[in-house]
Amino acid sequence: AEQAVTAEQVVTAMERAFGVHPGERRNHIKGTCAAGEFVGLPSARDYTRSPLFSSKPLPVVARFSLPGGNPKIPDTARTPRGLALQIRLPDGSLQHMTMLNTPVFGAATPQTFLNAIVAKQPDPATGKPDPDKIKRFRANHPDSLPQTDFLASHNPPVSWSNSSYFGIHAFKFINDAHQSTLVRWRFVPQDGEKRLSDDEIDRLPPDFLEQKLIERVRLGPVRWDMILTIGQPGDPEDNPTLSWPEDRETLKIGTLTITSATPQKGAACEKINFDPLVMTDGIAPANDPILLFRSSAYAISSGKRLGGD
Ligand code: HEM
Repeated sequence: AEQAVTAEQVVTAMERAFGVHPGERRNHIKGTCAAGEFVGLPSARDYTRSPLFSSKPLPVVARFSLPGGNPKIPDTARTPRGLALQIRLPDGSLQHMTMLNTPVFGAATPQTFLNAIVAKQPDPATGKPDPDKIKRFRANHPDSLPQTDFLASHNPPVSWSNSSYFGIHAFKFINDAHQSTLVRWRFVPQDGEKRLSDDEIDRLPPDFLEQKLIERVRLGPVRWDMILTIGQPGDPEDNPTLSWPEDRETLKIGTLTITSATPQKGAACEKINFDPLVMTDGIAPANDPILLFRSSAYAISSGKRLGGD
């Protein structure tokens, strides 16, 4: 029988694939810090008793990021984009939301995630990933295909402010009456969704996202609507590679406002471990092996980098 994959193994595979950059994240190494506030709406209260949804502005530390352990990954890369939020409640408790700009993830199990890192690792002979290895990986891991298909048909965003970000996993919202509802959430940009053209992907410089966000916040606050999707009995809760049917009820339950942005070095987001299992009362993880696995991998990566490794 196959041994269960450990978080240690996955972080080690990332270090082998990308090298070690002391003090830096093993994944999502390239990023930009930002700050602002979150206002949660009482419309969420039918589903959750979380103190997030009080209509009161709550301070947010955010980090926009590109995946992988290469600090020089170009901003045009045909990969997902990340947004991590740390929202602080008046009593000091925290809510994390650590999201991607794809509605689904590329692995239903830690084994697929590990095999993807190994398959996409640059070949020492050519400096590029081996297309045959990637082909074999895809054939052996059909759970990787929904995200691959999404990325093939959706170019990366023109800016951090022109992208949606998805919580991807199913979560449980628990209300005052102790009723539990399966939900998913996403943040939809009030600036509108805008993607790079193929031509822009070919000719833009490797670094433009950070500067563009700094310039955008100088013009005024950047906002996203937090949209909740209500699951129905039978909707998958244990598989972040699967979408739910399009006709599920949705409602707006909050607004994220970003008012400042800075390079990550020395800024507030740099040292945070955006562990996705940090959540307020009234929000709980569903039975998703990827979500549960993430917490231990983030602990290893952040433990190393905060210790100077
Ligand atoms: C098996 C699955 C996954 C593993 C092993 C994994 C691993 C990691 C690791 C090690 C980090 C760096 C942590 C740190 O040093 O602070 C990271 C960062 C990140 N991951 Fe994941 N991840 C997984 C799945 C996901 C999923 C499903 C999402 C989105 C729903 C996601 C979004 C992010 C984002 C946005 C960051 C950057 C956080 C920041 O700005 O600090 N990851 N991941």
